[in-house]
Amino acid sequence: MNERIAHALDAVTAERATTALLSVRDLSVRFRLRGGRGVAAVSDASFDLAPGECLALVGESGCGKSVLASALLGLLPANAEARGTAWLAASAASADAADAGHSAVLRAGGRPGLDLLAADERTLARTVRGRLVGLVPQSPAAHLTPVRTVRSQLEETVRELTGTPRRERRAAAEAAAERAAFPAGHLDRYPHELSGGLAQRAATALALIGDAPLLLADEPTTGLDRELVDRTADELRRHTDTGKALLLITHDLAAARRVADRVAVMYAGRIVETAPAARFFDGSGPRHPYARGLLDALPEREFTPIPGLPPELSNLPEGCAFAPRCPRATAACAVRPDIRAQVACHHPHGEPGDADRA
Ligand SMILES: Nc1ncnc2c1ncn2[C@@H]1O[C@H](COP(=O)(O)OP(=O)(O)OP(=O)(O)O)[C@@H](O)[C@H]1O
Repeated sequence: MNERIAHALDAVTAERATTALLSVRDLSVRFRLRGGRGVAAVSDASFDLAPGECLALVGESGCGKSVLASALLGLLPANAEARGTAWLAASAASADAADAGHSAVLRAGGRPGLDLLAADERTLARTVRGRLVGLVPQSPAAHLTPVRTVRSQLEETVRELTGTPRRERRAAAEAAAERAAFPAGHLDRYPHELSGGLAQRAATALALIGDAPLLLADEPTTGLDRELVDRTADELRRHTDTGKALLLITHDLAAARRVADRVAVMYAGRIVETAPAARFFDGSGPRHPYARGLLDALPEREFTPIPGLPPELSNLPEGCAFAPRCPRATAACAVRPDIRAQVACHHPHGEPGDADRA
């Protein structure tokens, strides 16, 4: 890629940051383990998310996707340390939060909002979770209250987040269930009476109630058959079409293709490429060799798995973490590549003269 194109892409990134609802910069999460060891679950992740936009965060199991989402909601366990900033813009940060004078509500260069990583627990619990940031959790069974029916949990959430009067709550809860394709006939069941797919849909219904400007959906299609995957994906897309932002964390590249405007690919705790979904899935394709490998591994494509395994996050190499599995690796890859023009690779696809350019 020539310098002019690289600069133009960097300018697009800067422009995106000024209009973003969420701007994450250099987010890193380390877990402290016994014996002084550590796990670098997320390293220097940066991305922006605009109102009405869906960013799909994809990557193999264990690469740090859920930890990143937990960091944004202040839900990390006690042995975690998070660094960086995650700025939620004022259009999302409600006037209530600002009026309450919470310590986390700041102004940066005249832009009101709050840094989710610096927010105190009170702000997160009262202002952020459910209201400003909705979460479709990865483990819905653990998220649902075991001793209450789905209906009762939906009605309670409707009351708490929307202030709907008592007589209208039943209808509002049923409408929420319908939006997430949760069957009305199962509303009076307890969580342990639900299949994994139904629990997933109940959790999605709960997450949509607050109509939060930002939704984090962590594997929202796990356990669903293809038809329901498509239905859930379409509901999430409708959510963004009303101006909401969606961070979709998924293994399911078909669901990502259906919903996402942009794709961020994570490998060993780092975002290694961010690309428009149209180019990533249907155009010239990803530029990072790992991202190419993910697509080539799909049964409907080449069905060729990426050889080898990801590195241990407790023992990351100095250089490019993908190099040991990469067909393009050279001696240069002993030095970790910076993100440049939205890809962190010394030998990305699509360079001038690249024989593999699609
Ligand atoms: N409390 C913890 N203590 C130590 N390590 C942890 C802890 N929680 C998560 N990790 C580690 O952080 C890494 C990233 O986990 P994460 O759940 O974010 O992966 P993921 O990409 O979401 O994968 P999956 O889709 O399988 O959940 C993993 O190596 C995991 O073992």
